Amino acid sequence: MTSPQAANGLTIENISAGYGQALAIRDISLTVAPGQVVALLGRNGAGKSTTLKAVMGMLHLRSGSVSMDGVTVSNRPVHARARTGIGYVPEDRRIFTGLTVSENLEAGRRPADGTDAWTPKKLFDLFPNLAPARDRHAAQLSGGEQQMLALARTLMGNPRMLLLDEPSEGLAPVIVDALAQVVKTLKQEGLGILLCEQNTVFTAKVADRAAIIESGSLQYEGSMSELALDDAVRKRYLAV
Ligand SMILES: Nc1ncnc2c1ncn2[C@@H]1O[C@H](COP(=O)(O)OP(=O)(O)OP(=O)(O)O)[C@@H](O)[C@H]1O
Repeated sequence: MTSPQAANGLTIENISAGYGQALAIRDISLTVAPGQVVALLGRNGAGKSTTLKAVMGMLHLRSGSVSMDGVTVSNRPVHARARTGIGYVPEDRRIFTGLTVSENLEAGRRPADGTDAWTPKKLFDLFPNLAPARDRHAAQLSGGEQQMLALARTLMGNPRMLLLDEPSEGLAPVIVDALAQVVKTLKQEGLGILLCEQNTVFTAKVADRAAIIESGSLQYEGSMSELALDDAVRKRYLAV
């Protein structure tokens, strides 16, 4: 399955990657435009996290290419991909638990290309729960606050494209709703987002398009409204 080349945003073309000798994803092609949220859906072990790691450069590509705003990044290390505007929030969040909320934000700071850079003040407006916790150690935060902090820290790098790996996992429904509001705000500000998820309620609220991966291969691509109407596809690949 191929997608048209997007001049702006993220273009993933026919990528394959894996662990040891084994391939975990094969021939994946996807595009994410600025201001668009694309949900990458699929069951446990389908290859969602592997796709994000391969895009970010944490796994070597066996074939295919990745480009951001028309610049090929597949031959660049992780930090250089971040410099092209790709931000990654891994499933395990990787916040610095021994640092305070404010220190975590500072650790994520990277200069913006334009003038509209994220600051801790702007982030505390977007994530109101983090403001009163700014001097607390990240280890003392709830799971939901830690997820918000992981996202806020990545935003301090002023990305134009976000890779989010199961951000709603393990969070209470009220926190998932708050997260959906944040994602909608980011989308309105023009960020593109590639969102790996198993939570179809959350993705239905925020995503424009859906791609479904199974056993390492893309099996479906369409708008969220098309997917909502396609009972057969949802039953077959998503068990909902
Ligand atoms: N570090 C690793 N070493 C070897 N195999 C791995 C490793 N990480 C993942 N895999 C395998 O690669 C395949 C894809 O896993 P991946 O984590 O990308 O799936 P996923 O769709 O993100 O699922 P989950 O929701 O469970 O994270 C699975 O078969 C998994 O067992």
